Amino acid sequence: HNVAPLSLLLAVVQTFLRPRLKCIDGELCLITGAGGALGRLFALEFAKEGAHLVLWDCNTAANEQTAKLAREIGVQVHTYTVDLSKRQGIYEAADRVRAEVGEVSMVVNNAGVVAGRRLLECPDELLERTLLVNCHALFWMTKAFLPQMKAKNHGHIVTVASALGLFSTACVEDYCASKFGAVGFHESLTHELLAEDLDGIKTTLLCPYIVDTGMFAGCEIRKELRSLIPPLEPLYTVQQSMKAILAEQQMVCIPRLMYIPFLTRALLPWDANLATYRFMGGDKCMLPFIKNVELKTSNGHIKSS
Ligand SMILES: NC(=O)C1=CN([C@@H]2O[C@H](COP(=O)(O)OP(=O)(O)OC[C@H]3O[C@@H](n4cnc5c(N)ncnc54)[C@H](OP(=O)(O)O)[C@@H]3O)[C@@H](O)[C@H]2O)C=CC1
Ligand SMILES: CC1=C(/C=C/C(C)=C/C=C/C(C)=C/C=O)C(C)(C)CCC1
Repeated sequence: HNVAPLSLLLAVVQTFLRPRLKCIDGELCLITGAGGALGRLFALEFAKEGAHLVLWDCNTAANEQTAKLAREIGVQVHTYTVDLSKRQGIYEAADRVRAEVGEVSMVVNNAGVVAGRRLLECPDELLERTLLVNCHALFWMTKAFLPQMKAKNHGHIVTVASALGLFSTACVEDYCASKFGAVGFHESLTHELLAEDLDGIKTTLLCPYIVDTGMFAGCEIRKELRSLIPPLEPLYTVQQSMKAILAEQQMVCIPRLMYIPFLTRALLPWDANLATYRFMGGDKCMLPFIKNVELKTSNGHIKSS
């Protein structure tokens, strides 16, 4: 206990120093949702760093496209079609990876979904799916891959959560519940590893604001403030995330401005936060997104318009 003030001082000083980035050349890195926008960019950034890849997605064609692009960079890539909402599917795919490829030393839990409907109008299965993919899958992925990491005291588990895992807004109950869950999972796991002195296994939590990938198409804050906090470019988001991962940073908000609503949520009274949300258009930001989803889907079919 007598080293606590020293550790505190060291942690503060380290925050302001340029961090040393680790080398991941030759590591075997598994990325979920690798056919999606951020997943593909993660795959390419990891490939540029020399990591061999195991790519998981439920969308086989998109996943293969990512694999093709990564192979052009010159690394080994293995693809698996996995539905992350199915626990048994995750365990079976993990067994196949171990048998066919080898031991995974980095896992990037990136796949994510959102229902995009008002709670009372949303089919129960769609709400459940958000929790299964964004939150429950973290348990099964960790149970599948952490034992090998523990045996060597070497590995890295990355959780792609969201700013909406740190503070919330209206009309995305499923998503916020799942991402708050992801944040809690990540933190507790991190504490567990450190309590067991497994300091060779790193964890990184990524909390981005809106990223321009289409997942939240239409989501917007008050017009006058949009240039102050614009949606993030996908590539910028992944590059900032890579910096945090390679620096073995415990968590990062992207952009850094997102630390402010995270802190004020805890520090200010509810009414003060509510007034700020309303002033910034944070309270109604999801309505155009939900309208978009409504226009695109009618009884599960894509409307031609
Ligand atoms: N876009 C944003 O504004 C933000 C996104 N994030 C998070 O970043 C991550 C990536 O998002 P983004 O790239 O924008 O989203 P995308 O929809 O582009 O990518 C998600 C990928 O995950 C796949 N996927 C969905 N469900 C499953 C499943 N059950 N099993 C396996 N794969 C599945 C999707 O396949 P398919 O396309 O077939 O559904 C898709 O390829 C998510 O976790 C998201 O929550 C965080 C902050 C902001
Ligand atoms: C609520 C809120 C805001 C808006 C946040 C938004 C719109 C976040 C969207 C995040 C997404 C789409 C994440 C996906 O994972 C502001 C304006 C920052 C001010 C503080 C309160």
